[in-house]
Amino acid sequence: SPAECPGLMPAALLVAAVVGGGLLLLLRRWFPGPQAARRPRHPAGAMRGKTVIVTGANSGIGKALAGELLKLRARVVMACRDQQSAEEAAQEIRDRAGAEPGQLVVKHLDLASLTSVRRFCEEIIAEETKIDVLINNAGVYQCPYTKTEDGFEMQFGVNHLGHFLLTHLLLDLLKASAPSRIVVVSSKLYKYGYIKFDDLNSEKSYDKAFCYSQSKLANLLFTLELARQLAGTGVTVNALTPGIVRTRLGRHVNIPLLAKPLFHLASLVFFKSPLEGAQTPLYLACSPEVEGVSGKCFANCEEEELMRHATDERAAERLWDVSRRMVGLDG
Ligand SMILES: NC(=O)c1ccc[n+]([C@@H]2O[C@H](COP(=O)([O-])OP(=O)(O)OC[C@H]3O[C@@H](n4cnc5c(N)ncnc54)[C@H](O)[C@@H]3O)[C@@H](O)[C@H]2O)c1
Repeated sequence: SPAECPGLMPAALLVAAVVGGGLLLLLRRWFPGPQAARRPRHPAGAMRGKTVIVTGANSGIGKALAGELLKLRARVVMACRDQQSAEEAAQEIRDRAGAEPGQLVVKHLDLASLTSVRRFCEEIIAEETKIDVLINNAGVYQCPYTKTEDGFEMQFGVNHLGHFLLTHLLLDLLKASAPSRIVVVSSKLYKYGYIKFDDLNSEKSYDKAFCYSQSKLANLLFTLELARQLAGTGVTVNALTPGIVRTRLGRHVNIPLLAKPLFHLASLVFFKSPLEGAQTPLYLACSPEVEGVSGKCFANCEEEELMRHATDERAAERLWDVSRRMVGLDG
């Protein structure tokens, strides 16, 4: 009994965890599920001579993406809020990918501050001669109610408005660098959102899940309207939904302590790895298959059909006008 042999319980738990983990990993091999995503090969050096900006590149999908772009020999600008974590991530990526000096640079960008977005863009315009690809990847998910420096609800402010201003301010350089691409990381959770035009900052009521969905729908409507405005400029813009990816994005979600190990194990089997999650944005950034394609959404490196409310041109235009006013582009 456990009383007679106190080491028995922990040992039994350890054995159960190892056996359980092994079984789950085997399951993943037999039923690859979301990991079976299409993963096109990109020729070595495919991005040589190209400059790519990735927001939120210090963790998760963005970090994996920066690593892949570096391996393809792109010059990568990691646009990150947390300078120290970004420097550490950059070192790790350089060590793995074997970067040449200056091939990977870290720049401070806090999308929750319009001042920071403006400063970042000024630096980029002053220092970079061109931008071949801008990847709007950074995001927050279901955080408690907080506001950005400029008083916007955090998820709408970071996921949509911060990237809205960023893209605007870099647009002239992107146009001058044409053919160039803008890639927008959205989420399938857009399905549960709509644009609450009468309370965009959720001051009347806050539902964190709804606000994430609203912000990811805003990413899609932004892509739609921007593609319309960019027609004929040589700059394309496409969105993507990466699927469920094992990253730190869900850190604000409360999982009961006892369920955590189980959740972690299940995530190893059923979620994509960050590298797998990075395949569609990488495809949109690099592949000749999507040359000239604009205003579309992709999942698993294939075009994805969107629900009607994400292709509503009138809503996209209205959101565009409101966003311009909110970020101070209309004076
Ligand atoms: N992980 C998933 O299952 C999943 C599913 C659908 C969509 N997405 C989207 O993928 C993108 C990347 O997320 P992830 O899963 O890699 O999560 P992550 O938390 O690892 O990465 C998010 C990144 O955004 C950065 N960020 C957050 N707030 C910022 C701010 N104010 N300024 C600058 N950077 C900021 C973080 O520092 C981090 O680097 C997000 O847009 C997310 O909405 C993820």
